[in-house]
Amino acid sequence: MGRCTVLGAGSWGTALAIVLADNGHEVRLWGHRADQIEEINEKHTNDKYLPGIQLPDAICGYYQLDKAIEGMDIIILAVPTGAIREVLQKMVPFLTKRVLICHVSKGIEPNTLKRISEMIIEEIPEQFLEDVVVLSGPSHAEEVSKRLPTTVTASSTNILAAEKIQELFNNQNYFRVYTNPDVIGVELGGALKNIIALGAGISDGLGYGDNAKAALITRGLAEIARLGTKMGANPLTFAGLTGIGDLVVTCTSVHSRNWRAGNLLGKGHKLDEVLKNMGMVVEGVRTTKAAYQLAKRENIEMPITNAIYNILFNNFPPKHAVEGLMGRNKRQELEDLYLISKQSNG
Ligand SMILES: NC(=O)C1=CN([C@@H]2O[C@H](COP(=O)(O)OP(=O)(O)OC[C@H]3O[C@@H](n4cnc5c(N)ncnc54)[C@H](OP(=O)(O)O)[C@@H]3O)[C@@H](O)[C@H]2O)C=CC1
Ligand SMILES: O=C(CO)COP(=O)(O)O
Repeated sequence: MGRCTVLGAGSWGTALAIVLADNGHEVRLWGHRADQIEEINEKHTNDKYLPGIQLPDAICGYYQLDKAIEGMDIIILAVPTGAIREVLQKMVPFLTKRVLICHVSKGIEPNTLKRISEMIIEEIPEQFLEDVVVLSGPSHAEEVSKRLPTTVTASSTNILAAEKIQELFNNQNYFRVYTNPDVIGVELGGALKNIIALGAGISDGLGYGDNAKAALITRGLAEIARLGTKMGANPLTFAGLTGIGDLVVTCTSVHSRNWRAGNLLGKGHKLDEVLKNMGMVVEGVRTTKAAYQLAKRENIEMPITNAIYNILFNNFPPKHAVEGLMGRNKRQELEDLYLISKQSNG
């Protein structure tokens, strides 16, 4: 039995705590709002984030961070990307031994352009960090909390650490965990798909059809793989669960907050208003900024990301952005694949 603390009592942290409790582990769930933790401990619900779901009694809610991590071996970091550094910095003074940190968030930090595993390595002193693992894949919290079949991938530069997290979370009834040693590819696939999901939502909001969505998913994957490969990812990772798998689920599911936000933007709502009403994190907005900066730094063409950036931050009407994409210079479809195979062959 593992002893683990989930930091972040939102939709995903709570859904993962359910998996861990179902697997018989000791699970502490930390949240920064006392009223929510009281609800988790007394009613065994988390109604704002997972309405209608009864939590296993074994999940213990904690409001104080020091108590939540005291004596624990594994920490699951499940706060939005924008809160990662703050939570890590708050946690450091309370660490007394080495911990394995598994993060489950999907984003890239604007300006520093760091992936989450890089932020963890920067913030946690070496003597307290056993290893870093990322758990990612096509996995809406709403479905996992109902114990519907789901597959994800655990990735670490240390395969033994990835296997430890695989063992911790794998549940033969509904939660199947693979491993993959390509941390860069797994983290980038999970983060960048949110930009394309915003685009898919915008497309649906504009009243475009399935052809447009298929185009966004396919050409979106091409630009994700182009950037990812340049940054050192294994191109094959983008054909897996954390690439095309997560892209499909996020672009086509009504559960996706990124798709829903995009849908409202496509219908003419303003970004501020959309984010205010969502009540949950829409990671794709910050990640669009980061990816736009990364594409410039790496000198990689990312036309869909550019179009979404212009809609979000330069007030481009969505229809004009689509016209811009359709009117680009004519191309050979498989140019990316040639480039990727050239790069991977050195
Ligand atoms: N939901 C999903 O299906 C999945 C989500 N993810 C990823 O997981 C990460 C978390 O997302 P998710 O749980 O969905 O987000 P939610 O918006 O559902 O919940 C976010 C949680 O983090 C808390 N939080 C925000 N800022 C802080 C802070 N500074 N300190 C402490 N707690 C904070 C929020 O608290 P408060 O209630 O006070 O706002 C809330 O409990 C994201 O990166 C997302 O992409 C990955 C796979 C699936
Ligand atoms: O990452 C997710 C599913 O795999 C959740 O996507 P959203 O953040 O768009 O809801």
